[in-house]
Amino acid sequence: NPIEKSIPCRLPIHRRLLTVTATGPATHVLPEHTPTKIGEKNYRSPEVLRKGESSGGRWSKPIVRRKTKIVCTIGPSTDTKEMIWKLAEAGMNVARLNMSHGDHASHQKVIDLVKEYNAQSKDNVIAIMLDTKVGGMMSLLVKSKTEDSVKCEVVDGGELKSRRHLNVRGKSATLPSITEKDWDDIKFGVDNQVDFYAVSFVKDAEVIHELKNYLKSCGADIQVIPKIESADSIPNLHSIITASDGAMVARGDLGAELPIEEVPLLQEEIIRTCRSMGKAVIVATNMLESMIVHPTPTRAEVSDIAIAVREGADAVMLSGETAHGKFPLKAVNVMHTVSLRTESSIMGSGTVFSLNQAFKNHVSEMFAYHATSMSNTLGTSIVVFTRTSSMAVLLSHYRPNGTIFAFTDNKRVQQKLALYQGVCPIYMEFSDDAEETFANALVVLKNQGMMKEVSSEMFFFISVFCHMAAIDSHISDCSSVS
Ligand SMILES: Nc1ncnc2c1ncn2[C@@H]1O[C@H](COP(=O)(O)OP(=O)(O)OP(=O)(O)O)[C@@H](O)[C@H]1O
Ligand SMILES: CC(=O)C(=O)O
Repeated sequence: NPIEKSIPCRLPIHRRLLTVTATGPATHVLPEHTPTKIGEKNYRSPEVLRKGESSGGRWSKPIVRRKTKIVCTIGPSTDTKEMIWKLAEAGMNVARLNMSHGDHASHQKVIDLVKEYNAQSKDNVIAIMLDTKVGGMMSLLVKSKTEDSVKCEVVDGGELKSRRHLNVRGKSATLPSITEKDWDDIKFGVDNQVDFYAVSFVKDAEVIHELKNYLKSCGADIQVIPKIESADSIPNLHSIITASDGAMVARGDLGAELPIEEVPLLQEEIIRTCRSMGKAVIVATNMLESMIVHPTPTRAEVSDIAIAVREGADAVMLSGETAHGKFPLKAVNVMHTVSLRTESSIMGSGTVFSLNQAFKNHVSEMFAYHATSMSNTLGTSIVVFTRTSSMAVLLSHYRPNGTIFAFTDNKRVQQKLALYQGVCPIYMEFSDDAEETFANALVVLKNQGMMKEVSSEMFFFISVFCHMAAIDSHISDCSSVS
């Protein structure tokens, strides 16, 4: 990206990407007496877990932040200022707008509220995801057919609303991936500078290229996340994910198009594929379905979240639970605590996850790999300075044990990073003087309670601050060339 410029470098080489001892809550903790809506009693989000010193951790006694991010679908239960604020404080990282419901005016209101929240929040940011989607869930058995109609018997009934689509088991729905209505919604997303598109019924990489070309032609910086939900997408998984910025395991439609027993296996495969390619991956649908009407989850739902976290998803998603459920805040709270607890059981090993050729730029890979390895050994967090997000994303995919504090001078980058596992994105103006930028970052970490104290002993300047910014740009250059 020619606009990128590196931060002038006045720091010695060993002092530029650093790890710090982190403290503070993983997400924002609800105030004790938050008034409630729709049947929810007052409650507090739990304190984050305290973790003991890690193996080599004479440097730290970190309080662990939740790494797995939470996507919340916004609907009638949550589309007010009060609820957006509370969701954000309870742990929502990404607000999802399902374009098959509501209209542009109602989605505009939510977008404006999220932006208002972001503008006033000092230490939290919510990304916006726009989902181009049509949906429904009943089973019908075809009894007879004519040229233009079929007679069906209802096997599993339900409420059939208008504008529902049809899945034929074993076959992909013959819907175009991007419909006329979707183009309308996509333009709406461009106008509103949303962060992510979740694209429904992607069958091959062609549609991703089409959308990316369109976004490029409008100069829009929006990441494209295909929803893997159609039978036809499975043979093309690799090329679809290669062309995209990530993927969503859209288990609702996936389980309608393919035998339901395939869903967990596909979930594992999609997560593995995304992770090996350094792309974001979201696990979606039915995660806390019973909490649409009940205040507590089933044990199976808790296990489902734990499995997604263990498999290494960047994010887990709530749909009806937050869109039209009775207990949206409790659902977020359950996701938060289950993720946090599960993460605490898988952290601690010094082993660094390895990317398979995901990034061809070996120098950046090595920085990220070794920064991760060192921070794991020392039990510290990592601070990275990024203008494009790429180095923070790369670090995220190595899954360091500590938090990745990603400082950026670009609000869009900050919002985008909200989706990535383990990344705590922080907006800060960068000074021309790297030393000053560096010092300012430490002040921010300290003032926001993310770091206990600043002492030279507690810091490990593992890698290269200014070079990170330069490499960051270099990766963007490379990817736009390739
Ligand atoms: N913006 C909205 N306005 C009104 N209702 C909404 C909105 N968003 C979601 N809902 C309600 O919440 C439910 C769950 O949301 P979700 O996003 O999972 O949609 P869905 O239609 O059930 O499934 P799919 O994800 O397959 O589109 C919807 O069926 C709808 O009843
Ligand atoms: C999320 C979604 O669209 C699905 O699970 O089908």
